[in-house]
Formats: sequence, structure tokens, C-alpha cells
Amino acid sequence: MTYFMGLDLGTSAVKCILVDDTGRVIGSHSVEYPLQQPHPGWAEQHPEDWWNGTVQGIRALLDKTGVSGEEVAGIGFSGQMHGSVFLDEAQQVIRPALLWCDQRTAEQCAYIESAVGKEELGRLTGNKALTGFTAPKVVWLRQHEPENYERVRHLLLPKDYVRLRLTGALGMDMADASGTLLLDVANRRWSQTVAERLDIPMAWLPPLYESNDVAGHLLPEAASLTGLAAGTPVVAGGGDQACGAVGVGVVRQGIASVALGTSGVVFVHDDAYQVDEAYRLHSFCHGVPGKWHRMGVMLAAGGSFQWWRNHFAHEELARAQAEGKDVYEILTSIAETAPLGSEGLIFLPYLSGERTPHPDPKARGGFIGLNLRHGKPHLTRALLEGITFGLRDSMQLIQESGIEVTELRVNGGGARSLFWRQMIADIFGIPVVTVNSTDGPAYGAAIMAASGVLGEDITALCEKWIQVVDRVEPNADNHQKYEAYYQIYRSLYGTLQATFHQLSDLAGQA
Ligand SMILES: Nc1ncnc2c1ncn2[C@@H]1O[C@H](COP(=O)(O)OP(=O)(O)O)[C@@H](O)[C@H]1O
Ligand SMILES: O=C(CO)[C@@H](O)[C@H](O)COP(=O)(O)O
Repeated sequence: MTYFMGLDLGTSAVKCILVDDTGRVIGSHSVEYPLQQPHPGWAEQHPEDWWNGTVQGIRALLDKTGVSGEEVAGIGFSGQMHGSVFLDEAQQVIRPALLWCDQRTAEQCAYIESAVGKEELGRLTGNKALTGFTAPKVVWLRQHEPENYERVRHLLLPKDYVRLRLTGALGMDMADASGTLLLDVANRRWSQTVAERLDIPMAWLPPLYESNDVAGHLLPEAASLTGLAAGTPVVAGGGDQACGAVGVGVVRQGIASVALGTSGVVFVHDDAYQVDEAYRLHSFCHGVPGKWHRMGVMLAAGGSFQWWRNHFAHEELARAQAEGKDVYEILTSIAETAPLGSEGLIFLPYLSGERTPHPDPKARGGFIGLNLRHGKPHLTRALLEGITFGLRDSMQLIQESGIEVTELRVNGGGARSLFWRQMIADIFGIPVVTVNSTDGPAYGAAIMAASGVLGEDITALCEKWIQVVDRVEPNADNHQKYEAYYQIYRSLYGTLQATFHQLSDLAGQA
């Protein structure tokens, strides 16, 4: 039998899956790693933790499934996007990577927009400077750690570093490279002009690939560590959003995906390169060769729910442990007991600052409208409603740009909840579907590997392997009721922006 391995290097864990040549997932294994927050608003990880987690995950997956390394015909990578891995001459890591959710670079974004010119930056890259992107992190290193900056010879994204350790080859796919702010997204090549204006050497930037291109072969030492066979082809793969979209079949126009991971993303496929007015949405290369996509990104979607679980659900955590249940399922069933609109309570999900539609590291969260009747069910429901209103903001921008979306495919941890899927359908007024593969980005990475090795189109494989298994229709009455709450939600950021900034300055935060 022939198998393909998909690896998703996430923010909280690396997930490894094996897929057979009919597209069936035969096993998965995840290994968690820590995230460091040395200052408020900063987020870093050690690339060595990613490497150790990946080696451990691959070995455990092979053991668990009984598949031998020789039976794995190809490997594909998905990865958390934008993180900066700085390597020296000997390809050694210089310092921990700054992650996608790190907010320290507001000043560097302003510098980039003035050095390149705001309009020119948009014209050259299809995007504006945002704190999560990679180029501002490079400028930050130059300004704050010049001794480290002097040693840099290569710049990689998280999954590309792990691929380097597996294959010895430097490389990056265009989907992930789009989030560096150094890619000419329209023409799928590095932007020499942007690199020169920012004084970032072109020699630091690795060769570019489409997601299903073979970018290297497994080294003998990596083979003996993981149990895979030396010489196994490894495709370039993609950023986790492009892989997640491929993993649920968002490979043609009209279908959008909503990813409910730590971040929350609304994603649409574009056959041709398109930019949104004022670059409010990200315009990136897709993982489908020669195609593009646009997306809006919330920084703390599932992340807000996780925060709620960590700090305010001790009782539910204990119950989940005692009864062998999922704590999020317990929490969503509590939320379900509160009425739509949470009796006049609105949650603002800007716990990590925000990206779309409010690119503001100093945005903050809140519960607005609290009264003495409100208890845990109301607050939990308001939290899920607030996150979903935030996602609707991105969908609004997509719809305003003239795209008609007829179906939403959900993926990520939050997609497990039928209650949340129905809420999304009701708030968006669009049917929400789930597909047979529940492994999102890792599954997309396995499809990319199969495509590269078998020489079949990614789109054709998606059509063959991915089927819709569940469909939730919007309830027209609920949609109308939510609309009134959504309009209030939309007004709150503007009303509170100055207060958010005062509070974050007072607390000395990013
Ligand atoms: N059963 C569930 N119901 C609702 N939300 C859930 C459930 N399980 C997980 N989640 C949400 O999904 C998030 C994790 O999603 P995941 O896609 O694994 O994230 P990441 O890849 O960013 O680590 C959790 O933080 C939580 O908010
Ligand atoms: O910054 C982005 C996309 O632009 C994030 O999507 C990260 O790529 C990681 O997100 P999670 O998968 O951990 O939610």
C-alpha cells in the first residue's frame, strides 16, 4: 500500500497524519510544545521544539499505524504562518522565532510603510504592513538586536525550518511566502524592490515553490530519527490557511471556508489575482498552483474560547476529566441554555489585539451590557457570538468586494460543535457544511504530497477525496434577530478604540 504523510506545524502542537492512496486517513498523532510570552503582546517559540515534536510525532504515528517508512511515498507540510526563523551561515537558529500573533512591531510597520510608500507597498505585495507579518520582524531585529541581525544569512518560516532539517534543502512555498510582505504576490516571485527599500538582502530569501512541488528528499540522518525512508520526497506544502482550505476543498470560486483554530479565518479562492480596496483583506497566493485567495484573519477566535476555558471553567474542566468528556463540549452545552443575543450581552474578542477588520495591536476585549441577570451561560454564549460577529466582519468585506458566497466549509477545533456551526449559519445567513476529512491543514498537506508524487492536480484530488457530510441551513428568523446585535457589535470598536489605547498604554502593553 502507498501512503502520504501530512504534517501540520501548528501554534500549540504538530499534528501528523497518514492518508492512503484513496484519501482515507488511517491514523494521526499530535505532539504539543510551549509558547513563550516574554513581554505582554510578544509570542515566541523555539524551532528546536518544533523539530523535536515533529520527529517524535512521525515516529509515534508510524508505530501506531504499523505502516513502514518505505510505504510512505511522500510528505507534505502545513505550518503556522509569518513566524521568523533567523539562521546563521551554518544554518543554525540565532534566536527564538517571533510568531504570527506577536504584536511588538507596530513601529516597524509604520517604518515599512514610509520606506516603501503605503500605496507602492500595496501595489508591489498586494498587502499592507501588519504586525504579524514577517518583514516587520526582520526590521525589529535590526533595530533591537543588531548583534543577532549581523549573523543572519537565511530567513525561513516555521515549517520551512523543519523541512530544512528533514531534507537539508532551503525553500518556501508561495502561499506562506505571501505573508512575509516580501513577495510580489501577483507575479509569484520575491519583490526585489521591497527587499531593497527595506535593506533586506535577497540572498536571505530561499527558493520559491508551488505547494505541490517536491522541495527536497529525506536525509539519511532524518530517516533514522523518524523511521521514514531516506530519499522520500517532501513537497513544499503551504501556510496553514492555504492547506486548511485545500483540506476542505476550497479550490474553486463560490465556496468559502471558516477556520476556527486559535485564530479565526474567513477564506475565499480566487482564480485570478485580486486585491481588496485599501488592502483590508489579505491577498495571498493559494496552495493551488497558479491561483490566489483572499482572507480576513481574527487573532483570537478559538483563542478567546481557550482563554475562557483556562481561567473561568475550573468546574467544567474537573467534570470533563472525571467523566472523560471534552471540556469545550460541556461549555457549549452551557452556552446553549442562554437565549440568542445572551439577553443583551456582547463580547468583543480582541484579546490579542486584532488584525481584520481592525489592524490594531492595542485593541482589547470586553463584555458590554452586563447586568445582574447574566451568569455563566450568558457569558459563554456571548463569547461564541462575539467571535462569530468578528468572523462576520471579514465575510462582510469579502461580500462587499463582489464575491457571492453560497456555502461555508468549516474547519479547525471549533468546527466540532454543531451549536457553533448553527450559530455561524444564522449570523452569516449562509449554509455551513462539514466534510469527511476533519484534519483540515494536515489533510491539505497530505493532498499536496499526493499531488506532487502522483502528478495529479490538487483540485482533481480534492474532488475525488473530499465529500460534504453535514449541512446546516441558516434559520431566517434567527438571522434577523442576530442582525440587530451585529450592528451594535460593529459600532463598538470605533466607540471604544481610544479607551483601548489608553488602557494598553497605561499597562505598558504592545
Ligand atoms: N468541541 C469543541 N467545541 C467548540 N470549540 C472547540 C471544540 N474543541 C476545540 N474547540 C476550539 O478549537 C480551538 C483549537 O482549534 P485547533 O484547530 O486545534 O487550533 P490550533 O491549530 O490553532 O492549535 C480551541 O482553542 C477551542 O477554541
Ligand atoms: O496568522 C495567521 C494567518 O495569517 C494564522 O492563521 C496562523 O497561520 C496560525 O493560526 P492557527 O492555525 O494557530 O489558528
